[in-house]
Amino acid sequence: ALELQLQPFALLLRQTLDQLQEKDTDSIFAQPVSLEEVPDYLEYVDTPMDFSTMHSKVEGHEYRSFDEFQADFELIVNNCMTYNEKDTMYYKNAVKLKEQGGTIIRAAKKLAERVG
Ligand SMILES: CCOC(=O)c1ccc2c(c1)NC(=O)[C@@H](C)N2
Repeated sequence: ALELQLQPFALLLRQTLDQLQEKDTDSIFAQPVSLEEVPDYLEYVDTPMDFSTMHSKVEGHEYRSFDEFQADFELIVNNCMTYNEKDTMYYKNAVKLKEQGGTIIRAAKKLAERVG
């Protein structure tokens, strides 16, 4: 049935998200960037994204495909590399997450193709 079909997909996304978030050792991607702390953030970033928002979207079955899930992960990394200067800890962490996350995403995408 459709709901049984959907559960494995949600489970796969949840597990993938946990693996990605494990790489964010300073937890700088865990929550939305604070617009109080960073008042000009939306002048540079159109679509903020963070891991807590992605968790909500997984639980709300808002990802209709693996590509949509991957697009939000790439938003997290690319927003960070857009807003922060290269010589910041934030930017350096994003470069590392992009590399480590790419490996995780590639493996999960292959699994998703089997479930889907
Ligand atoms: C309490 C102060 O927090 C921040 O200024 C801050 C906290 C977290 C951040 C961030 C800024 N900027 C970013 O681009 C993303 C990656 N994370």
